Amino acid sequence: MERAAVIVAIDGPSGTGKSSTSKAVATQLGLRYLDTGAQYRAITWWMVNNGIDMDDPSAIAAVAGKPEIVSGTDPSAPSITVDGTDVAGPIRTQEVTSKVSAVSAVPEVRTRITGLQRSIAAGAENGIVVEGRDIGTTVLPDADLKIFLTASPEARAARRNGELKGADVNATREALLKRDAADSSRKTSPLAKADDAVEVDTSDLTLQQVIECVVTLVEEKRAGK
Ligand SMILES: Nc1ncnc2c1ncn2[C@@H]1O[C@H](COP(=O)(O)OP(=O)(O)OP(=O)(O)O)[C@@H](O)[C@H]1O
Ligand SMILES: Nc1ccn([C@@H]2O[C@H](COP(=O)(O)O)[C@@H](O)[C@H]2O)c(=O)n1
Repeated sequence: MERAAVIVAIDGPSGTGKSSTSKAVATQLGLRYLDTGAQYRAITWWMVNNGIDMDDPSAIAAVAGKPEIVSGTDPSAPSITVDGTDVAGPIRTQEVTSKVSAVSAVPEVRTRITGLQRSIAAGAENGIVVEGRDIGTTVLPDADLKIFLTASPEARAARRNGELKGADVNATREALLKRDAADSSRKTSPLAKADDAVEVDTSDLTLQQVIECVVTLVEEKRAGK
């Protein structure tokens, strides 16, 4: 028997495990996967490359419709291109990370990227796991299941430092908190938990435990529990 498509929204602050969890859950359940942070990073990368003034929201808004951003949704090989260029590596630089909150706060940017996200989700025949900051509240308010991942700043900084060899854990913690504060305080669709989202504190859970928890929640939802 064919299963109905399921839409899963996973939101939360930086370093709570959204990407790792979403990819694994999508792979395990045969769903597509969309990293919406990568899309905001991609448009930021384009703005940096084209010399747009990041302190001028009207300059950002004026060119928000220009770059063509394409996201590949295979959870075992997610991809992202801008005007045909593979930017999976360049969007993870410190420069892009430090500027992405300013770009993603511009309403014209959000309208453009939200439109892309909705059309990708609508085209996912078997369903999709979409992760970001405003998926449950704004992008896909009718998602079948909404999860909001949290973790202490200390746990998140330690995890990120595991990736950034030799980085100072306090500096990493401060940078995470600064980005969360910017993302939570912007006017247009800030980082927020949807009222009907299930909150999962991952501070003391292994990644495997978080994955199992989310897979169980999806299976329960599919079984109509
Ligand atoms: N429960 C966990 N326990 C230990 N490490 C974890 C856990 N969840 C994720 N990690 C690790 O933490 C790091 C950050 O995870 P991930 O990139 O999935 O977070 P994120 O919420 O998507 O972050 P961002 O929003 O900044 O993209 C990765 O190295 C990942 O392997
Ligand atoms: N739904 C989303 C997703 C992301 N953002 C912005 O992008 C930044 C990068 O996200 P990562 O998940 O790759 O760390 C994030 O800090 C937000 O500024 C967003 O606004 N909405």
